[in-house]
Amino acid sequence: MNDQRIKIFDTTLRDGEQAPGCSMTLREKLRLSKALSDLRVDIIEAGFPAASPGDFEAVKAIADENRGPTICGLARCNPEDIEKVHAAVKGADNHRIHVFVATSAIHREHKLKMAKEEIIKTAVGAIRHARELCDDVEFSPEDASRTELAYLAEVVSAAIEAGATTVNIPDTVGYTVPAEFDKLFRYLKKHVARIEEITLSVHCHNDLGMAVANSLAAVAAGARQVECTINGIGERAGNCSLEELVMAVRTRGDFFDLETGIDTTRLYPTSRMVANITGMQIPRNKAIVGENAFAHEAGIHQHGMMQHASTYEIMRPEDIGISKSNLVLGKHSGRHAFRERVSNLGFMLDEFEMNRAFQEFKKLADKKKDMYDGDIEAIILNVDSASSGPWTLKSMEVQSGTEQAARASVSLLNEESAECTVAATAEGPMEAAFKALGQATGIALVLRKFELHSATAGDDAQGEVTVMVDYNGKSWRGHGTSVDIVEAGTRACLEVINRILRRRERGLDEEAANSDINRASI
Ligand SMILES: CC(=O)SCCNC(=O)CCNC(=O)[C@H](O)C(C)(C)COP(=O)(O)OP(=O)(O)OC[C@H]1O[C@@H](n2cnc3c(N)ncnc32)[C@H](O)[C@@H]1OP(=O)(O)O
Ligand SMILES: CC(C)C(=O)C(=O)O
Repeated sequence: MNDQRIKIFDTTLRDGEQAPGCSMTLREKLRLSKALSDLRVDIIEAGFPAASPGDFEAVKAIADENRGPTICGLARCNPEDIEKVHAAVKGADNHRIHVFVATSAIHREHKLKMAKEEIIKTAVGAIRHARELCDDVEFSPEDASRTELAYLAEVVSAAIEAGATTVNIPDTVGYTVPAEFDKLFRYLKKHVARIEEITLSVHCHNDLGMAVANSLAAVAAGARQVECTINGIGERAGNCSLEELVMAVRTRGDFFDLETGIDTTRLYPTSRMVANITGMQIPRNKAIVGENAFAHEAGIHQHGMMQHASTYEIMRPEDIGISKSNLVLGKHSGRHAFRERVSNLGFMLDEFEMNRAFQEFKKLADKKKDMYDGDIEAIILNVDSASSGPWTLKSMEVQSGTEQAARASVSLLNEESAECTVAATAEGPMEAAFKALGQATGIALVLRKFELHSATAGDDAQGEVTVMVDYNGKSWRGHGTSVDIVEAGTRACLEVINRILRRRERGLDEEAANSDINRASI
């Protein structure tokens, strides 16, 4: 491997899983290990086999099934842990035993109650034992960044002498800062004999929000393996985020002059998979994979983006596996983006109409956090999307209970004020109301998603329902508000039905309206 190549050691399945709430089942770990292979990480730390029979089985299953990256397991410096790792990982074509022991004064005195010499003896014994079982052995002096430098160099020298092939320097509690970590790595490179014969690695935690910055400092100072996790999950504030580290090295190739073997187009799907499996949601503003990472609402930015994406984006979304940038229309948007959206929705407005629509849009955007294409369409059609249209809900009645099918009766008024009442039954009240709407209007929507938010507080809180529905193979989104959630859902569906019928009246194709769900995409 050339000296410009950084190995990516993914520990989502070990350190990531150690985060409270992130435990994964065997099946989930296997699924994720396949995604990590597709991402082309170099090493997968699959778990801590001594932790539980389940973790042993998971590491073993990953090792037995995976034929790509090196599969690694973590062990304390004792024969039982080391032998368990070996038994679990040996089925993989390439496997590694990772042993660790803490070296800082705090850990020596308060946790392990061991003297400096005893720690070195323990580490050397464990590395030798692991080397008898496996050619690829990694050693980590836990809490290295809070360890006395001269002693750390002594430990690392002893580890190399004992046969470690990778020495990893952890900032276990996220305490270091980039300039200090740079010095630490340069010190080790200068004072440890034969250090150039092993792979020098870094493992950072994010307690002060510097895990990626500290890892990059280590890389610039000579580390050639980075330990990281997808979405930065891990103990406490997490680990160095894989996607951030990889994209920093790639985007700032001019500075680092280094490369990884990662297929960056797999970053976004893998990130989504980890969020889905662990339930740890990705913050909207998270670098690289957050919902806002390639979204722009401010008019000046949108105008720049429309001329050339490089004005406000330093990476291409497709390089991360995100289909395209998102120009989100909101109260900060300007005329350029609004005009483009109007035209994408299939409308041709003259200058006067455009100005009027833009003013209406700004007024509505002041009141509404999320502006959907349906809102813009409603402005242009001069329609109050919440209440008017060919059909208006006059009244509705719902009966439901645990022992009987639900029944909904819906009374609608058309534009001539003629009334149409239809009743339907179904398993649940919402479904019954949708059925009745379909029969009354001739538009049978298929419900895909039903989201309920409380719009106000108190006993009489208004429920705001957003529905995602399919009609004729297209997806639509509608909103409705009421103190009664079934009524709010019915209003949300009726809003969509009215929009479909309005478009039909105007001879507009239903294709264009489909962009409704791709909120503000260009
Ligand atoms: C910084 C890191 O991420 S380190 C890795 C953290 N990961 C884990 O802890 C994995 C999950 N852990 C577990 O399931 C359990 O802690 C086990 C199975 C590993 C051990 O469980 P137990 O035997 O019940 O011990 P417990 O966790 O209570 O205490 C840790 C013991 O390991 C010892 N120990 C800690 N680190 C090491 C080490 N690197 N080498 C040898 N012994 C160690 C401690 O001194 C303590 O020993 P003692 O039982 O003789 O007092
Ligand atoms: C075991 C080591 C690598 C670790 O997880 C840490 O120190 O944070």
